[in-house]
Amino acid sequence: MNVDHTLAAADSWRRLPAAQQPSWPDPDALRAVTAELETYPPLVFAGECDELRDQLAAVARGEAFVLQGGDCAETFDGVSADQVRDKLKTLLQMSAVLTYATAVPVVKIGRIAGQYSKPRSQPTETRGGVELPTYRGDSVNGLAFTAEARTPDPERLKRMYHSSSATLNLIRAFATGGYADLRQVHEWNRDFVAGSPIGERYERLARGIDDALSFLEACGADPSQFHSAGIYASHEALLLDYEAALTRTDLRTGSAYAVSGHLLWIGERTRQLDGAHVEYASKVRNPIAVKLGPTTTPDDALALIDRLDPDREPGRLSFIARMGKDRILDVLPDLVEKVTASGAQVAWISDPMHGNTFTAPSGHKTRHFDDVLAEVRGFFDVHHALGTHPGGIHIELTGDNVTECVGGGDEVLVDDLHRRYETACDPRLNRFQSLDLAFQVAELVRDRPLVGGFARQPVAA
Ligand SMILES: O=C[C@H](O)[C@H](O)COP(=O)(O)O
Ligand SMILES: C=C(OP(=O)(O)O)C(=O)O
Repeated sequence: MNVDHTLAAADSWRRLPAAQQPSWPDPDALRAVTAELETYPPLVFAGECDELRDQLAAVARGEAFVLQGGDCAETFDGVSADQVRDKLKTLLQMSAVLTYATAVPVVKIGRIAGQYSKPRSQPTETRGGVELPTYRGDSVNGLAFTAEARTPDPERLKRMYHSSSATLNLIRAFATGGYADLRQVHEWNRDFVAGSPIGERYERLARGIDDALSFLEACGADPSQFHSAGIYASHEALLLDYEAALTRTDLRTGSAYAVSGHLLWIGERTRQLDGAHVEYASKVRNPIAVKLGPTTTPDDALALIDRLDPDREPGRLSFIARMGKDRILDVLPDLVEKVTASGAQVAWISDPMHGNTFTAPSGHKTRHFDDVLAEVRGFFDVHHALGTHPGGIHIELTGDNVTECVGGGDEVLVDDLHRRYETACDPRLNRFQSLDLAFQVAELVRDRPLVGGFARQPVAA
């Protein structure tokens, strides 16, 4: 089927209902901002998006694994070299462990350089009898609970662009400037294993990576091959006025691409088949992901494939399952089975964060590390039972030692939550919990080798 991927066609979403859009108080001000954004240079290039689509095609075929992670909500204040570096460091460390364990390439995708907009359950928030618009991300309004901060301001869309641009600049520099060197990354993991209360458990895996690196060097492998890393940027394509202003024609092909990020995803709250988000995503050539919550039916999934991947092009569409640890075993098997039977080759990714949130007695919104792990385990179990590929994990994380999620090897207790609860929206795994998760996923893979990976001897003692 031929989809019209021209820039003119990419505007068709405007005729449809768009969920979760801010009530901008001044439509003229919004139009002035989007007109200005239309003149800005692209943040990413179409060729890079194609490259990611090819890598995701390998995931869909069972030959690669995705690690997608980053903040729930990036903030403008969080655009600093230290914060971006520490997030990348965490992703790179997790990726080294996962590459070794899965024995397939790990496609590294940040929730980064554009993750500034949040869908919310409620349009307003009430505190002490005062009702104000809910915080919808730094791209829309401020977190402070004042009428001024909470009023949507389209000027923020320009700050979103510039913050994304500065972040991408740092990512490109860190990824290619030696910071991502595999030896270096492995040294950090060694420090983690040595300094972690449960490090012993991972000692054997770390030694295995040491041996593999020494073996490669002894064989004369070119060390420069391991000196840099490809890192892609992704975010939820929520604010369609922003996305539309950053949609451009690729001169090579004449097709429209979102140039705000390499991969865009559609959230659980905006994946309506007759809604504007699916329509917009159907018209751009970027790789697209859709979050699938516990109410998703196989018919929903098949209809999304028809809308977003009518040509059944591996790498074009990824499904990010976020069912919750109690629902994953009930809901996911039927979806995977029917999608597989349809002949579509999507990449399946597990988001074990969004279905496992609860409010602690202190009032903090949190998640338990064990619940996160339980959902990932369920995801692997389902794919193992069906002989399909568990294609990756999607994690809300930060490189800082925050106390937002409870549990983990270096246990964060409910009573610790107040110490460093810094997220602007949902709770993130801290650096330690993120690395712990990567090692635990490595152990899951040991027990359930990937279809396309090499059989490997046990990685944990
Ligand atoms: O990150 C996801 C959503 O934006 C978030 O879970 C919404 O949270 P809320 O239910 O507090 O609005
Ligand atoms: C809002 C998000 O997720 P979901 O759509 O799955 O709720 C998110 O990932 O930020």
